[in-house]
Amino acid sequence: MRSNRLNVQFRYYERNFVRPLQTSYGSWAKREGIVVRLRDEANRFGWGEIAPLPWFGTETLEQAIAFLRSLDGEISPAQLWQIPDTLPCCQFALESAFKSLANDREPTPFTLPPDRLAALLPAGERVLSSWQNPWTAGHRTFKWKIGVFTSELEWGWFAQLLGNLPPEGRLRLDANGALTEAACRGWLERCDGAGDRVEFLEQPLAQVAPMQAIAPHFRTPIALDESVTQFKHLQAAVQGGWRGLFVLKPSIAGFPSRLQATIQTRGLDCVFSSVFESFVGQGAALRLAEVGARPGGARALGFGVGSWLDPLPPRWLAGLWNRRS
Ligand SMILES: O=C(O)CCC(=O)c1ccccc1C(=O)O
Ligand SMILES: [Mg+2]
Repeated sequence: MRSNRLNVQFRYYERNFVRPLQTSYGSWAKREGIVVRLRDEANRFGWGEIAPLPWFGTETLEQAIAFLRSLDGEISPAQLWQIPDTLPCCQFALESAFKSLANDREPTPFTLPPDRLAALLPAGERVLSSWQNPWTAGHRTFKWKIGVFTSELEWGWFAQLLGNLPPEGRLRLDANGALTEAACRGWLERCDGAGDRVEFLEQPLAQVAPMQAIAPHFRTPIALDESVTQFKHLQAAVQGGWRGLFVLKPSIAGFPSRLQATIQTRGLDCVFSSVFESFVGQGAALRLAEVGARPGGARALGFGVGSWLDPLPPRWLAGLWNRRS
């Protein structure tokens, strides 16, 4: 190996959803991703994960694989920092792997205390019978996908849900950009009417400008998600004076160091969130959440998605390396 070069290996994986995730984009049945392993000249290893979300504007799995193949088994640190913004998941995976060389320890599965995690609930009426198990497990923040059925139907279920959920339970509503402006106002009126039970309404509309116009008229904050997935869009929203929340999904947000710098210099009010990555990517995402947490109380983490995917077998990571790919 030439000086300062890192050996790069990668493995494809796939994982089925226990039940497909329904959002306003449609139905999602299988998470596919890639685990990357770097080895430096001191024979230390570092791991990272590429978990693309092309419908959020990231590279596709195929584009990530094409990039990794183009490296031909080696990358230098200088080359790593030159990964283009069109490959945000590759930026995230390779910087995480590079930083984790210092630990030289294979990532292992971990669990977080339920009271720190927002539990993801299914869309539609099923929400009414789906919050009880996570509640019993200790979750107090719940995220419900809306904009999947008509507003009238969803408003009915929302009222029932508020009636059933004990008062300490708080809700996040995620429309994935699917609402009309009228429906967005309708939701915000109902959220405001629910006192402090709705933490925020997430990405109700596709565009930032109308959300920015509507937000000041309501007490319930709006959180941007799709609108700030790409780093340049996050910068644009911050510079445009967005005063609400930011849902950040580190796995698809590019270089973690760059994201961290923006969070800290701008003092952003962030909610860190999953893209159904494995514990490899999740560990790196949570390291960012730790340093990105604002003094005086971080919001619940949007990583309460564990029960949505088939469990990983024991020694899953080692097993990936035992097979050829
Ligand atoms: O943010 C969370 O709490 C759970 C994660 C989540 O909802 C999500 C997961 C994958 C892709 C998109 C989204 C989303 O927030 O829209
Ligand atoms: Mg969202």
